[in-house]
Parts: sequence; C-alpha cells; structure tokens
Amino acid sequence: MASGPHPDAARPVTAPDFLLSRHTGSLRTQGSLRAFPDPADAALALRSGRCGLVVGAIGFEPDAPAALVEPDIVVRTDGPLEPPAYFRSLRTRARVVEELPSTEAHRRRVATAIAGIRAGGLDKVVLARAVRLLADDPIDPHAVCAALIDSSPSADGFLVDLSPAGGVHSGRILVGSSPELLVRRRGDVVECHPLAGSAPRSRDTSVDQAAGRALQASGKDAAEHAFVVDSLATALAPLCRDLQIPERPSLTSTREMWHLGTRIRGRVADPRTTALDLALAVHPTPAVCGTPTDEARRVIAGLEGRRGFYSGAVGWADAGGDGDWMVTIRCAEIDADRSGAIAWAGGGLVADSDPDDEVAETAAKLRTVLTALGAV
Ligand SMILES: C=C(O[C@@H]1C=C(C(=O)O)C=C[C@H]1O)C(=O)O
Repeated sequence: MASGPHPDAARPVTAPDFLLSRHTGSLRTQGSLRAFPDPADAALALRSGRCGLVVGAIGFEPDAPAALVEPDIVVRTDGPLEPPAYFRSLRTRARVVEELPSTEAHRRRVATAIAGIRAGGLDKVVLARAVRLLADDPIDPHAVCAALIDSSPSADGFLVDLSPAGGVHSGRILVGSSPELLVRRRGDVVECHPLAGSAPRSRDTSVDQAAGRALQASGKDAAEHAFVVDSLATALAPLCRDLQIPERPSLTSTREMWHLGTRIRGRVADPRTTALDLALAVHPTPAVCGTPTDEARRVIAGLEGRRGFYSGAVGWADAGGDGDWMVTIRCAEIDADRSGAIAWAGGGLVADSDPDDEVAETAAKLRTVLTALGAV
C-alpha cells in the first residue's frame, strides 16, 4: 500500500467497521452490541423492536453465515461520505497473482452454461470469476474504500468487517462500490434499481456513446434484464401496493460500465415489513443468480462452488423499517493479515450470449475494484 501518508493527518481512530456511502445518504458505525449470523434472527429482532439498527452483509447462499451486527456507535450523513484526507493520501499497490479460474476456464464454463440454457430448463444464469491479489505493503481497507468512493460518479462505496460471520471470515474486510440498489425503504416508500444487461465503456467518446446505444437496442440484453424485473415484481407483489414498474429499462453508467436499469417504486403494504425483510424476500435476484432461481443456484454451485459474500447484499435497516441494501458486486475481500485480497465479477448469460463478450464484460467489471487496489 502506502506511499507517503498525508504528513499532517494521522490515521483517524474513529475509522468505522461498517460504512455505506450513497448520494442519497450514508451511514458509518463502530462496534457491535450483538452479532446475527442468521439474517432471519436480525430481521426478527428489528421487527420486534428488540434491536434499533442492523448493519452489515449477507451472503449469496441462503445458508451462508451473515456478518450482521447491532452497532454500538452510529453516524448518519445526509449525502455521500467524504473520505478523510489520511485515507485519500494512501496509494494501494496490489497486483493480480492468480485467476480463479483462468480466463480460458471461465470462458469454457460460460460456453457450458450457454449450451445448458439452449438445451432447456434454465433461462438465465449469472457466472462469476475471481482474481487473487497480493501487495508488498499491508493493505489499508479504508484507503481502498476511499479510492472506491472517490472514483464512483455517485460516491458509492461500502466497507464491512466480516468478523461477525466467524470462522474463515474473521478479520476479513469486504470493500466495494456497487451501483445496484437491491432495495431501499424510507417511510412507506420502497424502491429498487435492478441492473442487468451491460457493456464496457470506452475512453473514446464516440465509441463509448455507440456502446451505450447498442446496449439500449440489444434484444439479448433486454431479455436478460426482463428476468430481473419480473422476479422483483413477483417477490414484491405480496409485500407492496401501488407497484410502479417502467415498461422499458433506461441506460445508466459507472465509470467502467453501461448498464440497463429499471427504477421500481411501491409502498409497503404492512409497515412492520422492514428494509431487511424486503431484502431477504427479493434476494438473490436474477441479476446475480438466474431464472429459475433454484436451477440457476445448482448450476452456479456446480461450476463455481460457494461464493460467500460476493453477490449477497450489504446495507442497514432500522427498527422503524427504513434501510438501504446494495447488491454486493464490484467488490473485494481483504485478507485478515492485509497481505492480499480477492476480487470478483460476473455476468448474466442467456441463450444468445457470446462467451468472448462475457469474458470481456467480467474484465471490465473487475476494473472498478482493481483500480482502487492499484492493480491496473
Ligand atoms: C454480477 C455482476 O453484475 C450484475 C450483472 C449484470 C449483467 O449481467 O449485465 C449487471 C449488473 C449486475 O446486476 C458483477 O458485477 O459481478
């Protein structure tokens, strides 16, 4: 990491062990009064008023331990977070030392999954790959998170100490900058902003604009997107009234990617349904899993193995029901000894997906977190 920390600024002692930065409002917390390895217990504690606030991360697999806590110290901010000068002054320098699996093996998995879709029984599946990184100097997770927030056009960023999940997760820190809102509740208003259908951006403005237009016109990407919107509509219908779902997705972007996104809005039918209840009801969407969900899960488990926290959800919910949950993508887990990290990226596959395009898409998605780790 660390070339020349800011000479006047010592490391803040109040560095949070959970943070979520969003342009609509942010949260930082420290400490843990109680941990919830089972998200259902956290949801129950919130609903019964035994707990005022829950923050943290839930995994992709339903039986994965969660890193959820009732925090001790809480600081809420209206807008996005402004990273402290100390963390901004640190430059992380990690390098990719291993592909998990190799790009060629991922391409073969993608081709296998597309063949499976064409054979029937599965409409969409999201396959991911990972890369392992090493750094010469210890990685400061807050410096990586500061870089993620600073390079996100909407100052999106998160950091979660995974220790509450126990076992191999102890001491590991999840950092990322997710553009995808799984679900948000404020008062009785519920919002989702699912993303699916992607294209890498380009430094060349005309190439970049053309890529965005092509994505908007792509039938393959519209189909990939529709599975996610349909799944959210079905999962939210029993929990919300006045659901408003635009007929067509619109184009949205990060620094690295174009995405198709749909802004879904509704009102909670029962005020006791918290943002965490809503997150657990819609997760995993076909933006990270597939359609039908169970078959997609089986294919992912067979080809990738267990994902853990990648493609889960990161966020918070309070006893009043409000909360924000982001899909855990564009992220990395930093090792407990801070010597390295592992980063993930995936993409949705449908019958007419192309393996080479899919490999390129994961490379482009990985750039968000690899840039913050100083690896590109
Ligand atoms: C799975 C990821 O991204 C998800 C998959 C997308 C797609 O397939 O087009 C787009 C945005 C995300 O919902 C990831 O970034 O790892």
